[in-house]
Amino acid sequence: MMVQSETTQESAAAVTDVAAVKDVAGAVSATKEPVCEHVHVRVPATSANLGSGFDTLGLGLEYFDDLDFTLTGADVQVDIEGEGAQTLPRDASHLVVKSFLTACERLGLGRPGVRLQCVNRIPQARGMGSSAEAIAAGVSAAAAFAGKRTEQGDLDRDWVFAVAAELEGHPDNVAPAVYGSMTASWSVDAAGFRTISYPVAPTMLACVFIPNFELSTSAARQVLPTEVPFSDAIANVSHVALMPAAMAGGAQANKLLFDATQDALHQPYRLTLMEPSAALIATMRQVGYAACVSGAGPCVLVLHDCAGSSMDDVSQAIDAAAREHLDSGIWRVLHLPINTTGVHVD
Ligand SMILES: Nc1ncnc2c1ncn2[C@@H]1O[C@H](COP(=O)(O)OP(=O)(O)O)[C@@H](O)[C@H]1O
Ligand SMILES: N[C@@H](CCOP(=O)(O)O)C(=O)O
Repeated sequence: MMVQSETTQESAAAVTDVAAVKDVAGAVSATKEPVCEHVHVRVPATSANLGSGFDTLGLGLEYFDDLDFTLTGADVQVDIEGEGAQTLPRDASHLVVKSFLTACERLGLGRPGVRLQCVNRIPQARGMGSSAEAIAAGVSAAAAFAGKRTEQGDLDRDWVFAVAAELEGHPDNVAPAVYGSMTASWSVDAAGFRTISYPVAPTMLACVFIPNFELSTSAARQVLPTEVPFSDAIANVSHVALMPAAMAGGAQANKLLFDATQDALHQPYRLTLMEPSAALIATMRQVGYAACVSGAGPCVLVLHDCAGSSMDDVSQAIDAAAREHLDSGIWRVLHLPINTTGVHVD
């Protein structure tokens, strides 16, 4: 286990740098030349909370958006294929572009013209971390253009995490999008977020059930209470403490996953907004599967350690348990291994 980020000092210093390069008209001038003209970014989908780890735990999934950034010298141009092609804006209000330009300013690259080509696979407003993915993509691309690398020559993930988590506002999806694996994120004070990675058994399977309706994260946060019963807080602390052992695999893994995915802090309030998700979770838990809301919902996540069986056989068994829900036409399901590498830039 390794604490991966306490990068808030640098991010605060970078904000000051941006102020220093603003000219009298308010435009941001470049103080640095990009080190290349084209960057390709691949970012994983993520599932946050994992039941009891509200606003804390996140998991990288082997399911990706691909984005190509080309510096043009002109303004902003956006091409979109796949998810959001009919709905997302094509200008600087596009979340990837907005995050990219903010990060460019902080890195002294000014406000470059860019052509962005997106192949979007991650469903949006469903609880698979699409907004964190979009922000992580923009910030990672800016870091690559600025040559912001570690001493070993890798993408400076700690910087990307600090800026992307600040822009997103909560770190639990951003951390696995940037680092992969299962992450636990927290903030010590108002200065920023930190995160830590836990090992995940290679036999771990994440089944994500995706409904045909959306729920924005902000709408799902509005129904949360401002206070919770002390007993609910204790229940979550004891359940979330099991998660690292559960995700590491072993003879007890599936039993532990079942208890670790039990939540009292957010799901009971949110499930009123997503009745098909509540019904699916109840069905799966009745037969012993570790089912919970993925992120803020409405996707449902089922975690299972497949040690001793094949992932295909377990996937079929999980689909069979959910058959009545799948036959309703509301759901489709992805059977995904865990992503352990996070964002990739080339
Ligand atoms: N790939 C993307 N490109 C641009 N904007 C995106 C992308 N993915 C998500 N967004 C923006 O984020 C919103 C969804 O964010 P949110 O409600 O947090 O859902 P999610 O659970 O998918 O993260 C979308 O409606 C869109 O405005
Ligand atoms: N902790 C957040 C996670 C939101 O994840 P998303 O994938 O739905 O954006 C929350 O539960 O609000």
